[in-house]
Amino acid sequence: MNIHSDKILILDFGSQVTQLIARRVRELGVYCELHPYDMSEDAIRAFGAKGVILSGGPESTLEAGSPRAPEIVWQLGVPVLGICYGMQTMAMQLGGQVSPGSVKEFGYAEVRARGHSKLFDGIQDRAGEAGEGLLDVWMSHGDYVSRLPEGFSRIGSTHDLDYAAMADETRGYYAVQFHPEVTHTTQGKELYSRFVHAICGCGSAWTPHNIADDAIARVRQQVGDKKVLLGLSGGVDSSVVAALLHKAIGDQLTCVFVDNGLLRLHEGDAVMQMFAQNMGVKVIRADAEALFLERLAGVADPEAKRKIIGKTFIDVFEAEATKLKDVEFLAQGTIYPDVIESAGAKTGKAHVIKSHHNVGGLPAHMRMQLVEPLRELFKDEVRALGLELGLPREMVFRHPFPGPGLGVRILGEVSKPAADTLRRADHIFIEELRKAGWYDQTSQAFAVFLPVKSVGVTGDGRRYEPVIALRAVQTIDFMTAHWAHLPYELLDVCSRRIVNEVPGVSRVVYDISGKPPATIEWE
Ligand SMILES: Nc1ncnc2c1ncn2[C@@H]1O[C@H](COP(=O)(O)OP(=O)(O)OP(=O)(O)O)[C@@H](O)[C@H]1O
Ligand SMILES: O=c1[nH]c(=O)c2[nH+]cn([C@@H]3O[C@H](COP(=O)(O)O)[C@@H](O)[C@H]3O)c2[nH]1
Ligand SMILES: NC(=O)CC[C@H](N)C(=O)O
Ligand SMILES: [Mg+2]
Repeated sequence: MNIHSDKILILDFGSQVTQLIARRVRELGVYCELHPYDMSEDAIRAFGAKGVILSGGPESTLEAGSPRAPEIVWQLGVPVLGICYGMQTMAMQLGGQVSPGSVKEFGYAEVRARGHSKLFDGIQDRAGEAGEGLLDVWMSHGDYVSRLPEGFSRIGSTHDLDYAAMADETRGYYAVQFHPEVTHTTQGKELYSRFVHAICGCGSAWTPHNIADDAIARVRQQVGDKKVLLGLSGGVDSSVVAALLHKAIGDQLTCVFVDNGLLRLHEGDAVMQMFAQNMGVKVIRADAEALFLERLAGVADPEAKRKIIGKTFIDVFEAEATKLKDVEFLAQGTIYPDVIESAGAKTGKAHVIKSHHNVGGLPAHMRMQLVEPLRELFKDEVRALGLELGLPREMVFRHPFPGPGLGVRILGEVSKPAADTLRRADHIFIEELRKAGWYDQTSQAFAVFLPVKSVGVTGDGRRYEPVIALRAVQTIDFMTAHWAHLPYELLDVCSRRIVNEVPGVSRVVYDISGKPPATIEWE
């Protein structure tokens, strides 16, 4: 089975929600890739899409020099779906007209299906007076299509908009002014299904089972009988890579787990038990606590700490790699958002808020070839693959844990006593979250060690000791986040347990900052 034979190309005009288009299409069992709208004609031809989707975007087609779909898109002979800006540029390029709206339209709208179209066939939220389909959708636009191109007819309208959707069924061109990729458009997924399955004729081969089979086959082909090294953190991505490679190449895989002294309580033992003992994976535990703490001693600046930790990871990793003979491949847990974001980062002028360390960045001078079996997958697909490969649920659905670990959760200077205190407080917080059923309702939760002392009183004695902050956030993509509205009772239990059970903590506070303006980690 070739899971890549039926695939959709998404050309990105810069909408905030373009990634969601890809997620929806993948959820329907169809492989797709996201590329910038100015992808070269040769690359578009070579891609071999069964259909093309043009995303929304922030610009106006009425501005000189605004983006257009490459002409080749209209010559491929495959269906095309335009979303918002994608609809507007489709109209412009094929001979219709776009006009500036007098008001911008954001949020809910009701679309009335007009005539019959393959796109809306069989989908509606309810029926209108004449039995026509009505759809609840989400809009976000200023411009609108004011004249249809030759060959098109209108297939949907709203109270304010004559052409909320248009189609040229003969050529297989469809377009909607609203955003079917957001969940507020309740029939959005069905609408994408109409496009990718009914109109483009794609099958549904992109499933966790087939993804696993395919990834295993590809790894075997790439690696042959050579040896592979993997940095295993116990986090979701590297754990799924470990399970996959173990299945694909068994003994040819060696993992290096670096205990940098900045891990969660019992993390090292848990990783060894899970992978080395239960699964029979070869794991080397590199005990580097002393080295990390020594290099971090006296350093308080967050960026300086991140750089030291990143560099030390590389040193430890390289030392382990040279001990193993003839390793030719280095495996990494690079996932699809990393690929998309680093492509964006190359062209963008974004500020560096913090240098996200990635042991991933290390191999340039190690002369090893990369094995990146998760490169095409979104996080939810990585998790589904992990379950498919037999990893336990609690491992697959754990909160992410940053490479620098407690190093960026102990504010200022890092020390072993601070790390020990923080580990214990963090453990209590996570344990209580799980007990209360809140772990799965938060995306990331942890404790932070604040090196400010405050006065407390216990058993009639005075305490003058550091503060622990608790942080729990809810987010989809970790780019923005809300603080979690944890129940007071839960916070109360955590606070009391931490002050009572962890020596050296005078009080506990809860972080109620969103991202932005704060970031998720404190450093
Ligand atoms: N303690 C560690 N020992 C060995 N490798 C590590 C360690 N910490 C991080 N790495 C490497 O750095 C990579 C990036 O870390 P990152 O935290 O982004 O991913 P992850 O730990 O696999 O997953 P998650 O995002 O769920 O934490 C990991 O995939 C792993 O290869
Ligand atoms: O592997 C990592 N190496 C890092 O250096 C790093 N810094 C932050 N994070 C994680 O990234 C997400 C967003 O965090 P921030 O809002 O703090 O930037 C959150 O999930 C953070 O835990 C890191 N992960
Ligand atoms: N969301 C969009 O794609 C918006 C398209 C265009 N920028 C407009 O305002 O009409
Ligand atoms: Mg991690």
